[in-house]
Amino acid sequence: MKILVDENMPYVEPLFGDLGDIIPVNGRTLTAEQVREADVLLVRSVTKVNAELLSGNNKLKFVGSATIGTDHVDLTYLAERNIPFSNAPGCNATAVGEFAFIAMLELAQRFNSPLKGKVVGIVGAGNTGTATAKCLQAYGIKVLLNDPIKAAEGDPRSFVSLDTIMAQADIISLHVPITRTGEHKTKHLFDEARLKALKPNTWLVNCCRGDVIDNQALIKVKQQRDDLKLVLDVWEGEPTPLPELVPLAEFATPHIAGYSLEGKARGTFMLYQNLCQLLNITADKSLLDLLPTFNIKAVELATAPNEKALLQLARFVYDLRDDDKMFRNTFLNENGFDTMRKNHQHRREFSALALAYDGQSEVDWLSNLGFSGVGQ
Ligand SMILES: NC(=O)C1=CN([C@@H]2O[C@H](COP(=O)(O)OP(=O)(O)OC[C@H]3O[C@@H](n4cnc5c(N)ncnc54)[C@H](O)[C@@H]3O)[C@@H](O)[C@H]2O)C=CC1
Ligand SMILES: O=C(O)C(=O)[C@H](O)COP(=O)(O)O
Repeated sequence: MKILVDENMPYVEPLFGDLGDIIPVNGRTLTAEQVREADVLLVRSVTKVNAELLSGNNKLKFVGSATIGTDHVDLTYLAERNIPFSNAPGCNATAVGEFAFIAMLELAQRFNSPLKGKVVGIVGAGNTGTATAKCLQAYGIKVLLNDPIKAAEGDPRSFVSLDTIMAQADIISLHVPITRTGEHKTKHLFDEARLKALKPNTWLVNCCRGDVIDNQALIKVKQQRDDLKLVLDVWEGEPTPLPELVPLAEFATPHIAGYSLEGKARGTFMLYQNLCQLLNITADKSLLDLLPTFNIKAVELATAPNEKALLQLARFVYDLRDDDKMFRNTFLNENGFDTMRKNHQHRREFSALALAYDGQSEVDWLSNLGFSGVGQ
């Protein structure tokens, strides 16, 4: 069996090695010719999976995408050809939630304006929005959720309108899929008018898809409004963001909000489980065996951490400043955006770090945030 795999998908060899010949490919430049003889195709978000790519292949048994988003896949075409497909819903939701939370802590430190006491509006209350809310609520932050689709479906949480978020939130974090049609379309949901209407000193975080914000309009508005602070992980026109926009963001990264080792491993593992099910074989590998041990065994806390100390703890697992600096220095290089993504391997989730502390009840919120071993 020929298994064609995006070369940026980790843990493929230990999971799929027994199932066939693994052929790594560049997902961004993958051609129909390369795919012609594949039995299984495993992609990430940079590969457009459509008739143009697949029409020359008549033996494909499975297409998997180790991602949450499916906007790069023509699902209708796959269904018409009866090619089984699965993505990996929720695989990197914790990574995105922690990324957004850490970015907010970093902004708070940089501008000497504590996160504690602020109100955060989450637009899109699915897996990644909920993971972000979970971190914020563990830390005692008031969260407003906007998701008209979930609200209409009867989700029991409280929802507010986007206008309420615009009026009340100090920070807005975006967690919607990109959709281009329909009542709730998200393309340019934040257009020039909405960007201009952001209340003074708003922090805007985008780690869903670049074109949820009109990037040209964002440049225009930001150039006139120094009070707005931006965290941008995703960009219109990836892998070539508008060069004028990058310096306007406080934190800028190349679509790596979901790139914890745990999140990436989960993505590959979910595809492994799905393929095993399809082939009717037992999935006998374990996700835990894939992850390396974390290089810090445990951190002993003398007292419950204040916000500054919490940021220090967060930086042990992920120092966003490093990625921001590297991105600014390299994004204009040839393939700079993709090279940084390809080599990104260092990030862990809060759960990788064990905390030791005597009086457990005072720091329950740290275990709610996701850290391990609190009070042990
Ligand atoms: N930067 C990164 O590395 C990553 C980016 N993503 C992006 O984030 C998106 C969201 O991921 P999940 O939360 O896992 O998806 P999800 O499908 O679990 O949740 C998305 C939510 O957005 C809601 N929604 C749709 N249109 C809306 C609108 N107009 N206003 C408010 N809410 C709306 C939906 O009802 C749904 O509850 C993905 O589709 C993907 O594009 C996901 C993972 C990593
Ligand atoms: O899961 C998604 O959706 C994402 O946006 C991915 O985290 C993006 O990573 P790649 O699939 O492009 O490596």
